[in-house]
Amino acid sequence: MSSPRSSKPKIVNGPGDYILQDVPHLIDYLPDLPTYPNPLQDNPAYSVVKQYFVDADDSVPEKIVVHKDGPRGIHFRRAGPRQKVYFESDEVHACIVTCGGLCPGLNTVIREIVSSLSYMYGVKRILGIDGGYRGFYAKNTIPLNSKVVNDIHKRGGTILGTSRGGHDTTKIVDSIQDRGINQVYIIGGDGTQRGASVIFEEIRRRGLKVAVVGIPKTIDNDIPVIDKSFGFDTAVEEAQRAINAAHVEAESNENGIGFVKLMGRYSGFIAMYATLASRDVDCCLIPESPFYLEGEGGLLEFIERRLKENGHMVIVLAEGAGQDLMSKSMESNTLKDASGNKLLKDVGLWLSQSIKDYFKKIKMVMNLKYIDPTYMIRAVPSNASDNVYCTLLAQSAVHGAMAGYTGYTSGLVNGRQTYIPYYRITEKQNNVVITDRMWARLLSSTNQPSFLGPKDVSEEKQEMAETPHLDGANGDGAIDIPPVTKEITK
Ligand SMILES: Nc1ncnc2c1ncn2[C@@H]1O[C@H](COP(=O)(O)OP(=O)(O)OP(=O)(O)O)[C@@H](O)[C@H]1O
Ligand SMILES: O=P(O)(O)OC[C@H]1O[C@](O)(CO)[C@@H](O)[C@@H]1O
Ligand SMILES: [Mg+2]
Repeated sequence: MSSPRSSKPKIVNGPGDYILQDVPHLIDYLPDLPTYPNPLQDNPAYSVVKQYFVDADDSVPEKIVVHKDGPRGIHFRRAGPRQKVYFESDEVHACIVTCGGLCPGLNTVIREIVSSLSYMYGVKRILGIDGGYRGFYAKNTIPLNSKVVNDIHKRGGTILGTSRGGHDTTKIVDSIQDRGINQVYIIGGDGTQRGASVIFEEIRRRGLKVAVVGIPKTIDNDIPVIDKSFGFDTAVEEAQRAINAAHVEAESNENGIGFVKLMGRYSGFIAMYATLASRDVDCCLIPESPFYLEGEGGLLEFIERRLKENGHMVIVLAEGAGQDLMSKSMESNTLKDASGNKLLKDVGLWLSQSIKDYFKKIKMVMNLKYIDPTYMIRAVPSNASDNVYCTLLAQSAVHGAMAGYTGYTSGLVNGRQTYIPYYRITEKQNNVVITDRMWARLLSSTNQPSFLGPKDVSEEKQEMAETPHLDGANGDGAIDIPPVTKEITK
């Protein structure tokens, strides 16, 4: 039976101001679905594990630091296997799609979804969708099994291919329906998760028994709620190689500047963590922290001072930093990629030139080496810790779909696997909060100026609270659907 309504947030309230931001379930719109015992109960690996099945009332708090008398606050449903499942193994026809930019670990997630479905739940029919969302309707599918995916985690990229743009909801859901697919695993960033949310709504509207599951992927770490995205650690590690090279070059030349540009459109997490990890960086510039070039307290004066003190320096710049400065001196850019994301101009080249011009003007010798490793840090295979992370994410995603949950993103919150409703993932972007402790730690580690006056700080605090930065085709992210609430008394 199809439901005419779009889904509303499912909120459960409990004692002590407990709030569960729950995820949808197939029985919300297909109440008569049969259940089956979880086949894991007969699996020798799991039957010995005490309390292997997750209790239906288990949840994970969003904020781990709480005040003694404060409210219990928002929680998410704990991920993991359930006693009962809503799919028989033979009935499952799953598909996996990867969308957006590359990220280390994509192949590991694909591999582990296939392995979890096959080894834990005995699923035999799994399809890869070729080349992102448009692959649902414009390309042939790729059959997947444990053999096909056996060693793909050792390779960077995605064996399924990826793309931007091409999200046609009707064609995608028609393709899912026509092929008889009933579990859809969608791996991608903020734009992809918005696309997944729309697919879920259309599937629900048509009343289909199809679980739609998102797995968050973003090298920029710009997805909110989750602790961090898979591949992020690998990218930070890979960035060290560029920073090391920049440091060697800088040290070996008279007044050497090693200048590294890293990814990060609106979120400077890679630059921030790569700087904190390296210890060789003198200045880190990110989109969230405004800076200026000329005059007292400006970047150029700081560079001159540091060179006079140390004879060399390393600068790390996130690609989205200083875009406002650059656009003042250049024609403004309105170009967008196929997904509607603004295409940025190369701030690294522009800033390098500005630094060179300044030192020419003050007649001081300086040697600047510009290193742009952008794609190199995301095209590598994931490291050991990301591989473990990808495995847990994939297993959690599969357990949730088998248990009938749908319309959720599988994610790590405070070190625990959870199911997060789409609206929380897509409502805003995760940014470095420059009024937070982590940025202060960075400033004290590099000993760079903040380039901010008290007025900028208070404006920044205000802006962080009010305006999330959003990307993508329909990125308004606002939620105006009133929540469905129910009370629990326990
Ligand atoms: N608001 C939206 N509604 C439906 N589909 C969307 C929306 N935003 C983006 N998409 C689709 O999601 C896919 C990926 O989006 P995008 O290129 O923005 O990458 P992403 O998932 O944000 O990953 P990243 O930015 O980390 O590389 C594209 O196919 C795009 O068409
Ligand atoms: O050139 P592409 O593939 O569009 O990707 C570039 C963008 O992708 C990201 O890595 C996000 O995935 C951004 O940091 C970067 O601007
Ligand atoms: Mg994105």
